[in-house]
Amino acid sequence: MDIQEARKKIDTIDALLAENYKKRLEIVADIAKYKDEHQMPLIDEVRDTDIIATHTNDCSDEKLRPYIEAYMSAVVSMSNEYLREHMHQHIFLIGMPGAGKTTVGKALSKELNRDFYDLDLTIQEKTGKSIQNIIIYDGEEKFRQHEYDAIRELIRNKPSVIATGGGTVLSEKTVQIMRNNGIIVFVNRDVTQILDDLDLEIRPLLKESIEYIFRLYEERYPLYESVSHIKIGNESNISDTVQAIIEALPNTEK
Ligand SMILES: Nc1ncnc2c1ncn2[C@@H]1O[C@H](COP(=O)(O)OP(=O)(O)O)[C@@H](O)[C@H]1O
Ligand SMILES: O=C(O)C1=C[C@@H](OP(=O)(O)O)[C@@H](O)[C@H](O)C1
Ligand SMILES: [Mg+2]
Repeated sequence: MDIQEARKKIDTIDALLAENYKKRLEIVADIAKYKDEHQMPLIDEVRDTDIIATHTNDCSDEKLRPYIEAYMSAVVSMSNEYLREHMHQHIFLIGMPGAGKTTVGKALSKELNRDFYDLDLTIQEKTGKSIQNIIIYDGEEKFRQHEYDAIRELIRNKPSVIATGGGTVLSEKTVQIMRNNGIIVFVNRDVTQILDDLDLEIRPLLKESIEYIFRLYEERYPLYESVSHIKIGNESNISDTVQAIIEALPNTEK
């Protein structure tokens, strides 16, 4: 085999791959616009799975099939990142109880001229029960299901700002639906600052002890970090935090 010849062939193929991928991304940007206009979800998992499976199954060489599958998965996943940057999508705020999700979310929605929804309030209005009572009498699992159901309904609205509850990300399917329909912003605030500002009486999960909130922070921090697209510190005033989020958002009405 002549290595120079082989490399020339590889270069020609790579040029075609790059050229075609560029074309693919240009179409993705058009799709982003269409999906925005028609309020369609950011990611369609069924379609993605189908694209990957079609090309994997088309490969007649069994040994190469896993490589085709991995290659197509990477193409789809990178294209979805590009799609995310081109769409105006829902903004989900996550983070510890008391981190400022509701307060920051309200201010952010005003700044972006969007509707604002607080997940806890939405659930209270829908069920006619307080969050405290749902957790105490129906159990946390039921409450997590309420969170999932409420998000499924809220995402049908035009792109909004949604402040979730501190534990919303504990449910994998809820994380998935948020990631498929928007951008997740982790609002991070120091526990000592949280404790300074919080009325513990109205936060059922925090009432037990101060140590509990520190433990909760340790436990949940890695989860907040791993599921979010953007992490913002809410350490000074609310308007600085709002500006920091707007700066960090891709393709927003900056
Ligand atoms: N940057 C900030 N500066 C001062 N107070 C803040 C700040 N962020 C949040 N707070 C206060 O902390 C408390 C908890 O905020 P909240 O928005 O209800 O948190 P969450 O919705 O994350 O539980 C509120 O009293 C709020 O006014
Ligand atoms: O951390 C949690 O598991 C919870 C946080 C609360 O929301 P905030 O984060 O707005 O306090 C509320 O959803 C419920 O009490 C459960
Ligand atoms: Mg809140």
